[in-house]
Amino acid sequence: MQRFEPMVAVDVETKQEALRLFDKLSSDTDHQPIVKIGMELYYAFGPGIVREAKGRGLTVFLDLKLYDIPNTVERTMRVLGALGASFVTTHAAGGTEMMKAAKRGLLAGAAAAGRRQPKLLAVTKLTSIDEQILHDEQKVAGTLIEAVQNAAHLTEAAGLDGVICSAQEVEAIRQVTGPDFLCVTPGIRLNLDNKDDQKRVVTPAQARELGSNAIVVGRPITLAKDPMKAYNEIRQDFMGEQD
Ligand SMILES: O=C(O)c1cc(=O)[nH]c(=O)n1[C@@H]1O[C@H](COP(=O)(O)O)[C@@H](O)[C@H]1O
Repeated sequence: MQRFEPMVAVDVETKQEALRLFDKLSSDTDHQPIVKIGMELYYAFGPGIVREAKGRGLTVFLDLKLYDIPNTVERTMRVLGALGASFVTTHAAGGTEMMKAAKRGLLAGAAAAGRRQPKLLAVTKLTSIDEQILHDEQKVAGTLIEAVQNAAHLTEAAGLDGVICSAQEVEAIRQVTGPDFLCVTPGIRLNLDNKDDQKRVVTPAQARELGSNAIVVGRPITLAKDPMKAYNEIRQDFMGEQD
């Protein structure tokens, strides 16, 4: 099974903070750290922030979670495909037609810019959602696991590379998807008592045991007194015997 380096969600306010983290992570020359650039950084600093990360040799996960009508998503993905990110996101809730359009746009944009084909991942159910929200607010009848499983099945059928889910659902997803389908899992905490706004959380070691291909970790690293120490501890816990 393919296991990626931990994906560090660089959810910070200033460019200076982002660049400081990029510098620290890119100093780890033994591994290939992955930085996740999300809406906060991208909306503030635009494509230049992707170039800053790539210029330091970092692998970029561009997490903008596109969710709109197929035509809009396809055209926007074409723009994003040119940026050279290795992973890009959309929402499975947009439906298979939208996901197929997303993939078409992304691959066309990457090809036109002479970039390698990025992997496209779809969010199943945000890890800040639990069964109560699913039933009481979203009026979804089945279990959360069933909703995530269905989203993963549709994502694979649309030709995407994988999903974003909680590691808690990976085993169920593996029952309905092929062996190469990726499960990328945020909601990671070393201390499960400190969930912040997350609902479905596991430790890095649990994510490994449950079969995650990659973990996404933000605040446990960005808010740590020593972010590199936290990164290395989480990395060791997730990569386990692979190191
Ligand atoms: O797409 C994502 O990366 C994502 C999906 C999801 O369901 N839950 C989720 O937390 N994320 C992202 O993962 C990161 C988690 O951050 P922390 O909770 O600080 O570790 C954030 O950047 C979220 O945007």
